[in-house]
Amino acid sequence: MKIILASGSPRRRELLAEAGVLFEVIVSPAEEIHDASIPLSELCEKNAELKAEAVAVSNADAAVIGADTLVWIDGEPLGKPKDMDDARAMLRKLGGRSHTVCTGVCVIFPGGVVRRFHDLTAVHFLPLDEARISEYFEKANPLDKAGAYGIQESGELIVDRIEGAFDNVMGLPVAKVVEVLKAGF
Ligand SMILES: Cc1cn([C@H]2C[C@H](O)[C@@H](COP(=O)(O)OP(=O)(O)OP(=O)(O)O)O2)c(=O)[nH]c1=O
Repeated sequence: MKIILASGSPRRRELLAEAGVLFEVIVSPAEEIHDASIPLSELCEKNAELKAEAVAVSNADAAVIGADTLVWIDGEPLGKPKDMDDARAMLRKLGGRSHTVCTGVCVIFPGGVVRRFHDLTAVHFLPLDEARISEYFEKANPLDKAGAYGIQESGELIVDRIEGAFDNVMGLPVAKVVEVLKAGF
């Protein structure tokens, strides 16, 4: 079965390739929704489905994978920062506290069967002063990442501990993705 990852995220590509899956990449043109009135897990799964659908429509012979990662704090989703000021504001908000990272995944199989799921990870941040935030931004690029951080890029500067899966924070809960692909439809 042909597999397409409908994502421009280099982290997702890396995680899926490391799991031994052979796939093509087609970046999805879908627009994400960031609506705080929709429950977090529903929102992530819905965005994942929009991304997968936009690619599946012209690739009916493939299993198409879409994913969406959101950082959730104070009852609101944080997507990617608009600019460095926004990135700094996000890390000020996350510092010294805990938040939830949700990655929603949608696989659309040939024939149109849709499988959706999500995984949640609790991330506990260290207290962050302005100097620490600046130090972090020297080591990692926050602009293409939800919540303005990458746990895989010098994460030890900002993260105290996590409860749940590391790869889910990076953008793809790979074990479950592989399980769903193997089950097929
Ligand atoms: C929280 C966190 C997010 N991220 C990344 C994963 C995702 O690439 C990004 C969240 O944005 P997404 O909108 O989920 O994904 P994307 O726009 O990068 O790619 P696409 O929509 O084409 O699939 O943030 C990390 O790399 N590390 C982290 O610790």
